[in-house]
Amino acid sequence: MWRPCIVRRPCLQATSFTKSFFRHSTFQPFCANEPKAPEPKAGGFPPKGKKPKEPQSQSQATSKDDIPIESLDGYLTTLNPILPSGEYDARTIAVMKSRSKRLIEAEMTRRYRQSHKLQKRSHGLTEGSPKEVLVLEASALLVKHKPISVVEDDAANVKESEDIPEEAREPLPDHTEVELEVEELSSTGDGLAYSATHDIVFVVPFTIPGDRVLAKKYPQAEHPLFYMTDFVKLLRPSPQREGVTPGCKYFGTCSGCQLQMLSYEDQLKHKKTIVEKAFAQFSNLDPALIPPVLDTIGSPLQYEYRTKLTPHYPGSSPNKEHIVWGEPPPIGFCKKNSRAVMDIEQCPIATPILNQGLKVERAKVQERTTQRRKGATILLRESTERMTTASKSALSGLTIEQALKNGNKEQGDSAAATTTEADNPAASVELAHLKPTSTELSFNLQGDPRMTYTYPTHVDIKTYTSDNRGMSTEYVGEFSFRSNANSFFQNNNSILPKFIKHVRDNCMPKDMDPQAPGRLKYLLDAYCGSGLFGVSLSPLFSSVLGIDVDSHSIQAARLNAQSNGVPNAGFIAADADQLFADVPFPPDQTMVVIDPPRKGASEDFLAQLCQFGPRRVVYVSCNVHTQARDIGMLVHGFGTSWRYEIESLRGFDFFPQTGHVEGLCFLDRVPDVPDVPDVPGDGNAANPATE
Ligand SMILES: C[S@@+](CC[C@H](N)C(=O)[O-])C[C@H]1O[C@@H](n2cnc3c(N)ncnc32)[C@H](O)[C@@H]1O
Repeated sequence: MWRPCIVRRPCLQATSFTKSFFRHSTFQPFCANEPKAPEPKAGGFPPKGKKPKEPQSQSQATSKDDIPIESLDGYLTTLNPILPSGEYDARTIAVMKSRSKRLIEAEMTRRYRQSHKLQKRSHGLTEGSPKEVLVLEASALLVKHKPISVVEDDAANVKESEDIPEEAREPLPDHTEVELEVEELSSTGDGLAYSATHDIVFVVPFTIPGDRVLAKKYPQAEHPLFYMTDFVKLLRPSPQREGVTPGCKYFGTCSGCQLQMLSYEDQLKHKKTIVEKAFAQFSNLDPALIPPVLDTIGSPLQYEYRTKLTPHYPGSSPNKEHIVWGEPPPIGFCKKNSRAVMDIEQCPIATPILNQGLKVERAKVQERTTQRRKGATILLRESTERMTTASKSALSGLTIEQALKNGNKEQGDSAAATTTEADNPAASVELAHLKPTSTELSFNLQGDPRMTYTYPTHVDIKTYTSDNRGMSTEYVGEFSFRSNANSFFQNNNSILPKFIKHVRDNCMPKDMDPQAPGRLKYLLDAYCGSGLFGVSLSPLFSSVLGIDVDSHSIQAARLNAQSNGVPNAGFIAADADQLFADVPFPPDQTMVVIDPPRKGASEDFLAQLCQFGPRRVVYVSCNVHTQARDIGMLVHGFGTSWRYEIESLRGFDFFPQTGHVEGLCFLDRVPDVPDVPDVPGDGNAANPATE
């Protein structure tokens, strides 16, 4: 039985340091969806830097959160993280962890480093950047065409290619136009063409294999393996373009999308190769340890799917290129290969309400043209209010507008024929994918747009917010999620029900009876954001503990657990590196979901994970290159107790028309015994534990 060591330690002395930290910082370590958590006001959470309330004196304290720092020691010893059922209570664990001396000190260190712009040591790991990807893929193409293809491994290939003496090649002057035959589509979404004349690879945006194109060398620091280019003209289209019309008039100039010239089926195939190449090149694993990558699962919506847009406009400095003083600025996205902003009136991958919002926000900026000095980014985030019909008969005789009016919660009309989705969590997972029977655009008196989508069983009202501190709501299956408009939430709502269902259906190890007493009971949700995984997977687990460094997201996660009726989920605002310390969940019964930002997880986090040894790991990532790097480390292990085997690997297309793909990988724990071969491996040195 686990004994909570933080309780017994003479810890958390209320030094003047910790007292002052709590009083003067926005750090919100206190946890769990405790009943008292207040619903944020319309304006959202308090702005960063705003001083939190002074702690109350002990006599005034009314809940766990109000316990003054001076009496935490005593308070912690009163907590019991074990429920009467014998299972662990994540909310109490979250309170205890949040108040542990270790976590508070770690958070103070993190903030110190952040304020002094100190980065954690990178350990020389790959960052999975587009440049690194291009180096590997360009060198593979060079190797295909050059005698050095006899060299034995990719790493050596890169080295050898980089060693080509500069004099061996006449540098091509910038802006020179060249005719090229595109051979490969890189994982960055750019075409790659090898030129024997120049003995180098050209990276040509907006092209695919089979295209013959005219491209212009882009000015850049000389690179030994490739030249970046601007696309000039299609001289002969690839057969793959046949029957495909790009959905956006800006495609070919805007930097946002790369693949609109490909059929959707071809986009999905290409994304499968991105995952394959990422694991082949970035995982440092013997190919025998990487299972065949499964087919990419597509997005129900291939346009009009993005629920967040961040167009920007430049400042009005008279010297700025493309800017005429006093004229409305271009508002949109950067041109490919350029920092110049191009004016974009409509973005076809964004949802219709965001495009309506774009019109409104553009007009606002244009009105202020003469006062404009600085450039800025505009936030556009969709928000949905869902009304479900309590029953068809209850609706009879009412128009949808009347039903909606009746169902308006703000008016507190309890005789409503409709209710919000939060009142009716059993609503169908597939609701969101039914086709609306009608769609209506309307505007309020201030000119703010709203779109009403009527379905047979419910009505979705979509609005947008451009307020960084505003809140937005999204529905994913039977759950609703509120989050700060500027905090992270997945951008493609149309694929989320399918994605979450897939994760849910594959959570349990294949050989495990989901009803057996030793089944997985506990979920650790690392990089949990506003609780997407923690909340929507909670029906499968007895207890869920989430961690995220963004305290606004954690506050939202607690409220989301509460509003979705999830009683046993606790959330901690801290660096993910603090997740495993003092967690009492039995590793044999624990699953960890990892969903880090593009840069991936820290090596420290991964080492701790292997030390802790949860039975199963699900790794989700929007950067399959850092995902491959991290999973490579989990498979190799850290020489501690456990390492991992990849059970399955595939992409989900969260980002249609672009070169990005979301990677999803399930891993199972195996004992860590030495001898997992590094690349290059002899293929025979498989780990005995896996046989
Ligand atoms: C890709 S998002 C995933 C969020 C969530 N799982 C979801 O799907 O909505 C990555 C999250 O990692 C958080 N994050 C970034 N660095 C972190 C760190 N060092 N420790 C903990 N969380 C971190 C961000 O705040 C963000 O919410």
